[in-house]
Amino acid sequence: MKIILNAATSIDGKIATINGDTKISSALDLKRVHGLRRESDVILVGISTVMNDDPLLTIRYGMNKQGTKNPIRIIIDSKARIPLRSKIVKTANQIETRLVVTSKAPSKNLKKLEQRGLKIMILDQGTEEREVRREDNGEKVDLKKLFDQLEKEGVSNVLVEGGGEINWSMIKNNLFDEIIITISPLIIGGKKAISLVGGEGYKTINESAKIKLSRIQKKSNGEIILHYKNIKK
Ligand SMILES: NC(=O)C1=CN([C@@H]2O[C@H](COP(=O)(O)OP(=O)(O)OC[C@H]3O[C@@H](n4cnc5c(N)ncnc54)[C@H](O)[C@@H]3O)[C@@H](O)[C@H]2O)C=CC1
Ligand SMILES: Nc1nc(O)c(N)c(N[C@@H]2O[C@H](COP(=O)(O)O)[C@@H](O)[C@H]2O)n1
Repeated sequence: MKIILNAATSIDGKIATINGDTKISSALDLKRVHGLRRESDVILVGISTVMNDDPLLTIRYGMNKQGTKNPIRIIIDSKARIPLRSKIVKTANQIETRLVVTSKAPSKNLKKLEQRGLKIMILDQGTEEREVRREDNGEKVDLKKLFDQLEKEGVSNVLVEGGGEINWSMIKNNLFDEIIITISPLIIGGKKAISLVGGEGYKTINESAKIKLSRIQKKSNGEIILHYKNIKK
C-alpha cells in the first residue's frame, strides 16, 4: 500500500491561520491535488479538519470525467463529533464514507451517523500505546490497526490530507511513503497557528523522521512543490 501525505503551507510551515483560514493552494495546485485524489482509493483526514473546513473530499477540478469513482473518505473522529449538517455526512449516502472512532464514542451519535450512511469502525489504541501517549487520555484511534485493515481489504493508494495532528501520528508511526508539500509564497505567523506537523514532536534531531527530497517543482505563481520519500520504509 502506498500512503501519500499532501498539504499546502506558508514559508513558515503553517497550514492555517490563527482564525482557521486555510486557502493556501492556488487553483492550479488544487487541480494537482484532485489529480492525486483521482489516483487514490482512500482520502483520510482528521476530525478537526472537517470541523474547520467542512470539506467534500471528492474529485472535482478538471479530472472528474463521467464514471470516475470518488475515493472512499475516511474521517478519524475518536468521539464521533462530526456534525450531521456537514457536507461529508450529507453526501455519505452517495460516496462511501467511514468514520473511525474509539469505544468512547457515544452510541447515540454512531446510530444517527449510521442511519445517514456512514460506516463506523471502532479502533481503540492498545494499552501499551495509551501509556506512551498519556496526553491523549487514551482517546485516539489506532492508525496502525486501521492501515492493517485497509491493507487486508486490498486498498493500494491512500491520500492523507491533514491536519497537523493526523500528520504527526502518521509520521510517528512510520505510516507514509511520500510527503508532497506545496510551499506558497506567504508568511502566516502566529505561535498558535497550526503547523504542518503537530503532536508532541521529537525530542532530538537524531530521533526525527528522515526523508529524502525526490522532486522539486517551481511554479510561475511562486509556489514550490516539494516531493519527499520516506527512507525508513
Ligand atoms: N493547508 C493544508 O494543506 C491543510 C490545512 N488543514 C488545516 O488543519 C487544521 C486541523 O488540523 P489539526 O487541528 O491538527 O487536526 P486534525 O485534522 O489533524 O485532527 C486531529 C484530531 O483527530 C482526532 N484523532 C483521533 N485519533 C487520532 C490519531 N491517532 N492521531 C491524531 N489525531 C487523532 C483527535 O480528536 C485530534 O484532535 C484545520 O485548520 C485545517 O483547515 C488541514 C488539512 C490540510
Ligand atoms: N492541498 C491543499 N491546499 C490547501 O490550501 C488546503 N487548504 C487544503 N486542504 C485540504 O483539502 C480539503 C478540502 O477539500 P474539498 O475542496 O472540500 O474537497 C481540506 O479539508 C483539507 O483536507 N489542501
